[in-house]
Amino acid sequence: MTATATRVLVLNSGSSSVKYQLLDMHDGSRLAVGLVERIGEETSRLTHTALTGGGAGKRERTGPIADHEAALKAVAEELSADGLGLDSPELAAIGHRVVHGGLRFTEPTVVDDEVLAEVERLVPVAPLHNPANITGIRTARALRPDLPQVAVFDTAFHTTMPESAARYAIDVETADAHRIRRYGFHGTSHAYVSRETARLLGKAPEDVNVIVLHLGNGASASAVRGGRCVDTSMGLTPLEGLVMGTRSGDIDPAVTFHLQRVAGMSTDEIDVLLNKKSGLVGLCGDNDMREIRRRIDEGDERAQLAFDVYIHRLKKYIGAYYAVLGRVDAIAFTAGVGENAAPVREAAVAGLEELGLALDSALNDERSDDARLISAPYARVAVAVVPTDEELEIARQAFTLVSENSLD
Ligand SMILES: Nc1ncnc2c1ncn2[C@@H]1O[C@H](COP(=O)(O)OP(=O)(O)O)[C@@H](O)[C@H]1O
Ligand SMILES: CC(=O)OP(=O)(O)O
Ligand SMILES: [Mg+2]
Repeated sequence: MTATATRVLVLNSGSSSVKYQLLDMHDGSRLAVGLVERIGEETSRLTHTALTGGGAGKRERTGPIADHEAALKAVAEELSADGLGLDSPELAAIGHRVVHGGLRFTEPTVVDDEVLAEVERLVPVAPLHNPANITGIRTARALRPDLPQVAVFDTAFHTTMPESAARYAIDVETADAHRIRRYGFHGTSHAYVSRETARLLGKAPEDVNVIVLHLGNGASASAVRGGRCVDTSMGLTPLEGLVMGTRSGDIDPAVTFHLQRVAGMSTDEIDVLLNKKSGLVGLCGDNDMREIRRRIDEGDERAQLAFDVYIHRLKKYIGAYYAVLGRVDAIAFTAGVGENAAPVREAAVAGLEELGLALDSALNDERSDDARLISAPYARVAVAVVPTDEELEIARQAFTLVSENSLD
C-alpha cells in the first residue's frame, strides 16, 4: 500500500442486491454510493451517485443484470465513468461484508484462497447471504488481484457472548460435532450503533450498557455491556429472534417436525417458508413497514395483527435484555424500520415506564438523519435513534487492518 492510498471500496452483497460505497479514509468522506437491486430479474436497477468531482450526481441503469458478477462489473463501470475506477492507485483495499464467519473469524481478515474456502464451508448456515459475499470477493479479486480484499464478518462482534448465551440447551457432543451454537449477526451494525449511542450520551463505550434494536428487513437485538456484546437475538443462522420482513424469528422447533410429518413438507420447503414467506410478509402479505402502517390507517386487520406480533416480540426482547444487563443506560433504534418508523418505536416502549422508559412523542415524530435522543426528560433510560452505517464501519476496519499490515 502506498502512503497516498487512502480509499476503500465497500461491498455489501445481499441475496439479490449489492450496496456499495467508495470512501476516503483520510477524512471518512464518501466519494460514491450506490445500489444494485433485483439481481437476476428482468427489472434489475443500478442507482449510482457520485459525490465528488465533475461527475457528481445520480445515474440510474435499468434492465437485466444476471448475477452478482455482472452486478459488480456494472458497478466498476459506473465508478470508472466518474474517474473513480477500480484501477485507481488511491485504492487501499476492498472491504466486504461477510455474514457468517463461524467460530474462526473474530476479526477483519485479508482474504486468501484458504479463507475463501472456510467462508464457503459456512454456506449451509447462511444460505441467503454467504454465497453472494463469496461472489463479491471473487469478482473484486479478479478485477484487482493486487489489492487486499478484506472480509468484515457480521458474526465477529458477537464472539464475546458468554457460553451461557451462546449455547443451545441440546446435547453437547452433537452441538460441538456440528458447531451448532448461537453466532449472532448484524454485528458491524451493533458495534457501530452501540459506540455511537455512547457518544450521544457523552460517555465512553466502556461505561454504558445499551440495548441495540437493528430493525431492517432482517432484524436483531443485542445486549451490549461496556462495549462488548453479551447476548443477541439471532442464532446459528439469521432466522432466530425478532419477527422480520420475511423471516419468522423465534418459533417452537417442533413446528418444523409437524410440517414434515403432518403437512408433508420437505426440509427445503420449510426453509423457504420460514425464511422467505414468514414474518411480516407471512402475517399480512407485505414486508414494508410503510405499507403496513398505511393499511393500518385504513383499518386493515391483517396489517394490524402483523404489527402487533412484531411489537410483542420486540417488547419481549427489550425486557429480556434489560434483565440480562441489569442496568440499562440506553435503548437504540436503528436500520430502515428503527430509524424511520416512529409508530414502531412508540409501541415498543409503550407501557414500560416502570423500567424507566418513556418517549417524548414530539421528538419521536421528528424526522432527521442524525443520531438523536427521543426519550422524555424525566426518563431514567435514554431512548435514541442512531442511524447505522455498516459501510463506514467496514471501511474503517478494513483500512485499519491494511494500514497495520503495511507497517509490518
Ligand atoms: N420511512 C419508513 N417508514 C417505515 N419503514 C421504513 C421506512 N423506510 C424504510 N423502512 C423499512 O425499512 C426496511 C428496510 O430496512 P434496511 O435496513 O434498509 O434493510 P436491509 O438492509 O435488510 O435491506 C423496509 O423494508 C421498510 O420496512
Ligand atoms: C444477517 C442478516 O439478516 O442480514 P440482512 O438484514 O442484510 O438480511
Ligand atoms: Mg441491512
